[in-house]
Amino acid sequence: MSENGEALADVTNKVANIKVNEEAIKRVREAQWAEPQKFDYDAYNAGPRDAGPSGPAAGPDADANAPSWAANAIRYEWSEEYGDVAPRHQALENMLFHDENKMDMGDKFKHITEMKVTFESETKIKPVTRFEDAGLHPVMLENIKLCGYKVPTPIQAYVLPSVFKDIDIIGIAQTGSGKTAAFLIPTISKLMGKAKQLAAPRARAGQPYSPEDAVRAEPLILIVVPTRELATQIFDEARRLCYRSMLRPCVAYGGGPSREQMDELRKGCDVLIATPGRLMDFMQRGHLLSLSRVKYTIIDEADEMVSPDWVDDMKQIMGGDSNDDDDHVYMMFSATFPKEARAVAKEYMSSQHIRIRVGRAGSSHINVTQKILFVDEAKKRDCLFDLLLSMPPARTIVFVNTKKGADFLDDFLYNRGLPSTSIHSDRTQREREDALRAFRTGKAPLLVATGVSARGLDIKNVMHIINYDMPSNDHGGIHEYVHRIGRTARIGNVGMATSFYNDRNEDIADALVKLLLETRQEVPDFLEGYKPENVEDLQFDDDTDEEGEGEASGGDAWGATEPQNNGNTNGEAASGWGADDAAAGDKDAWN
Ligand SMILES: Nc1ncnc2c1ncn2[C@@H]1O[C@H](COP(=O)(O)OP(=O)(O)OP(=O)(O)O)[C@@H](O)[C@H]1O
Repeated sequence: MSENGEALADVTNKVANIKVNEEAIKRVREAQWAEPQKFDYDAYNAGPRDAGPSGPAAGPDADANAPSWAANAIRYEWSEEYGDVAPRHQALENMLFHDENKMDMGDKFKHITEMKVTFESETKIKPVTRFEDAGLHPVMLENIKLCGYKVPTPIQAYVLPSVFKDIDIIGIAQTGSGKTAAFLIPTISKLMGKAKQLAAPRARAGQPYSPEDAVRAEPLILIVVPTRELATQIFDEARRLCYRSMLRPCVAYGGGPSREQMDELRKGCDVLIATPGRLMDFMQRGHLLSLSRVKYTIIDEADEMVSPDWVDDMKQIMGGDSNDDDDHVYMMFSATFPKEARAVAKEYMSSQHIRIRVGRAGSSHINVTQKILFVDEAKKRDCLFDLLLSMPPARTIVFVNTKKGADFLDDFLYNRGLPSTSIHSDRTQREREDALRAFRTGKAPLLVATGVSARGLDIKNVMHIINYDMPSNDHGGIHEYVHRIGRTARIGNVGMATSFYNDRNEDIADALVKLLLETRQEVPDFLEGYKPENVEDLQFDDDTDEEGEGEASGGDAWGATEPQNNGNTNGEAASGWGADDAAAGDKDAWN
């Protein structure tokens, strides 16, 4: 590579036109970063997968075993010949559960379990401290074991029993605290025993599929998320949790070819994970998809989904239904839920809905060490390079605010010999899926990303998040910051977030300083002036349930009832989520 610097520059996306820097490359090799892999966008987009759906992935991480598109990934296919207990499938089990890139619970898991939980409901709910006590289907219990989940996280402890009450739920818990499994485990488990009665008939289930067998997709569970990557990630978790059941998960998202996603739907679909655009498109084709059987509609990243950007889509997806009918349960989840978003969310939920909050809505996790550096705009590039070389190579996401900025920075890092790749919404879906796969497998351990990747992504061993550009208040502000840094330190692991700050970022300074104080992080000198006078009495926009003017004050502004506060205050020993009669000894399981 170093013999021919210009040739190397040719295989990048050519936006930056940055010359290869031999001196920098030498430093990078000395710092033991892996070699970058060539990424020829033109050849890549005409890769072997054009041969058809079964062609292998192209690109730097070409892997003959990878599915051509995430939507085609193999899943358990139930057969009519199976009795009540479907057999295991060892090869599939290895693929689903023994993936070396699957996240493991970290040493600091107990920090997750120590969070204060606020639970508000008219119905009394006893949180579960063990999956075994949650009334789950035996196959689901086995799947949970295969996933390696030993004890429920706080959000799971409350959502599991709540789902069994068939009441709408709003669940708020920090990034990386297991919200996905919190809604998938109980809904799938509940339907496992009833799938035969409830699911749409399927032609010749378990036999090789032929077009004459096509059925209309009539899912029982619908999960709506804002980004394609999140949709495919939740689909992967659904493939694990539906293992050995009749329930067949499918995913529908923009960018990937519709035909292949439609073919999967035609084989039968009981759990559908979708992004709004593709979902609306499929909903309009009545012969392809009907939502008439849906029992659970789940909106993930709900504060984003109820934002004005999605209002029309959401109205159609939620059917304008105020959910008076007991049969259909709505749930919304997020790590952040600003007041305005909660007011909109409430309109979609029944007035009795359950509200579960783990910690403060919109807070970040103390497992992330946050550092803020003052860096002039013009010096950011070099500062980033020095920062990357100042510590051992580690899987890192660098967030920028624009697509052009992402292309530019990716070129810059690549031409300095760093193994980078990038992702943003102007990339083809093929590029997006393969960039993420390259990052996930460690072949390109540096990912430059725009906000499209801020939410939900769950990737093992992401040790460092760098906010090269701070999110401005016009683009999500402090909430986006929280989601971005939440790509590290997930499920009890630790991680680091470094943010470049300068005078252009003053709009976020107030909220940033409060967050740093709340999470016991160092406030740098240049932000001292933003410290509130009374640090003990920090007030956040979204840590109260008061909805403002016109609401009864002093009560529970979400609904009409007194909140049941089952909270464990941060730092106190976990005591079965505050339930008086929690089984003795369970708290050991948390630590
Ligand atoms: N009970 C559990 N024990 C151990 N690991 C778990 C448990 N529940 C979930 N996980 C794992 O924790 C990781 C984070 O979960 P998940 O992606 O659902 O987080 P999240 O709360 O939705 O985060 P975000 O707000 O960023 O979307 C996943 O890898 C998941 O497999």
